[in-house]
Amino acid sequence: MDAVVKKFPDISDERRDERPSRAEAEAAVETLLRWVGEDPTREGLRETPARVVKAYEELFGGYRQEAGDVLGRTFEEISGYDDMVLVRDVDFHSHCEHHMVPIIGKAHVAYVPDSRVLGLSKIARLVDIYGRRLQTQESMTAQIATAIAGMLRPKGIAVMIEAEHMCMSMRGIRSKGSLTVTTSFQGAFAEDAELKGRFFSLTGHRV
Ligand SMILES: Nc1nc2c(ncn2[C@@H]2O[C@H](COP(=O)(O)OP(=O)(O)OP(=O)(O)O)[C@@H](O)[C@H]2O)c(=O)[nH]1
Ligand SMILES: [Zn+2]
Repeated sequence: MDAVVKKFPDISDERRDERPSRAEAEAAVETLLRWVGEDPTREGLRETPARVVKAYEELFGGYRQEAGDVLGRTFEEISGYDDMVLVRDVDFHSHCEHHMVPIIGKAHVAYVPDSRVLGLSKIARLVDIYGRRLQTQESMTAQIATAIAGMLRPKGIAVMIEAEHMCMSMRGIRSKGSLTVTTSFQGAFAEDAELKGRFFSLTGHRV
């Protein structure tokens, strides 16, 4: 597998060949500026297409990373610890795939180790990778759970995302402040109601 293929794991070969140039991306931003009624030649906007493309590189940088890039190392020395490991309140920003408008929220990620654990920061890195792609909240929740399952084979995984979708607050229904909650429970968390209940209470929710 060559380096380019690895950097864009979710894009088919055909689509990757069609990836537009930076100049084409900047021209597309200029078109949008004209479409909203702006004059892209005025001083304040002259550099905007280049800035937007640069910002998109950062905001959508998750397409150039894979879960394996960050979850690579696991640790086995846990002195027999066998309860849940929970990293909660991981702030993230993403963009909805329907409107390309921000999703802002928190992820709570827990697992019960079998023999190995992850470095704690790697969970936040995983949330960041999937956040920096176009998403639905459901897909992002499932992708985090699947990546941890594949890397760690733990006894159980719980992922909860609570997020505000700006496409619901800034436009459309304009329902400001509503939170969408999605969950994925696997293994011990799906089978053991007491464990699931502790996940809810540790993340500040009533069962
Ligand atoms: N299930 C799901 N829906 C989402 C997510 N993000 C945005 N949406 C919804 O995607 C839907 C797209 O609906 P459409 O009717 O095709 O688009 P629209 O006319 O812009 O819809 P409105 O937002 O109702 O104005 C909307 O109901 C959004 O609220 C998400 O992460 N998951
Ligand atoms: Zn949307």
